[in-house]
Amino acid sequence: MREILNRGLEQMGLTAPEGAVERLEIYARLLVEQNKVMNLTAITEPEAVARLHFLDSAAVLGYLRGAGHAGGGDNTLSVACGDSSPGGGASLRGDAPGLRVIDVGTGAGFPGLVLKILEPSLSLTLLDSLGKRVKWLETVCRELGLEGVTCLHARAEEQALEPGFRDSFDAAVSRAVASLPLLTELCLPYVRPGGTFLAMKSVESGQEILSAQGAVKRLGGRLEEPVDYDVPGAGVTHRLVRVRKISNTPKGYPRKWAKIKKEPL
Ligand SMILES: C[S@@+](CC[C@H](N)C(=O)[O-])C[C@H]1O[C@@H](n2cnc3c(N)ncnc32)[C@H](O)[C@@H]1O
Repeated sequence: MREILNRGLEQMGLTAPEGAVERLEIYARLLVEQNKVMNLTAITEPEAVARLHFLDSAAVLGYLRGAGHAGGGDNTLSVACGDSSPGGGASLRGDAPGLRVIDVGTGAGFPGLVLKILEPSLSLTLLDSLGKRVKWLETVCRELGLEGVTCLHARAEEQALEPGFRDSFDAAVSRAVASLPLLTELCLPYVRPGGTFLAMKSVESGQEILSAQGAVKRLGGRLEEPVDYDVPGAGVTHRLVRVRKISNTPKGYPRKWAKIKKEPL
């Protein structure tokens, strides 16, 4: 696994901080062990975990950069790190206060926990509606000695109504939770104006992206050019849908889950 991760991260232009690859190995062991008693993942073979969970999640890292603090200047990650390409061989920004990121419907911690391991400066919230998964994530964070992670048992559409969560995060990320129109209503309300919502999707998401245009606009966002990326060694290409938050999400959103599902924006 170590070799696959080191080579894969290098191919993606990412540099893992000291101890990160070892932490990912421990995370993989805990995942496979716990999966025997709790449904966490269908992917358990070590090489597949390394590629389809860890490297796939890592692909998001380079695109968090554009989510730097509002106000620009010295605090803006995109300025600090130079170009807007993924990876770039640098950590986000060694000496800056971390970006505040929420992973909505994190499940067993993807992509959020991988991002935190690779970029320890992040201030991360892992949110999921399934309590026992959240409890397990707390154990994993403890075992990995990670600081600055909040594991939150909540429904995304309810938690986003809370002060301190609404229009507050530099970035919201999510993988495999809902179709994009619905997912936009679950995630975009968390993001502050100037921040970004990154949805991990398949390359067959063209129609889904078109269908989400109304939701993006209504909730205060603007679609940016999606990015397709290869997952090293997996023979698959995935897509990162990027939404920039332009203005605060209007009152009344997100709606209740039944309404979101019945009447997508
Ligand atoms: C298929 S899993 C994906 C987990 C992880 N993101 C991944 O890619 O492996 C979907 C997760 O989203 C959570 N979820 C679904 N709807 C949610 C909601 N409204 N609020 C919070 N979590 C939700 C589920 O409990 C589940 O853990």
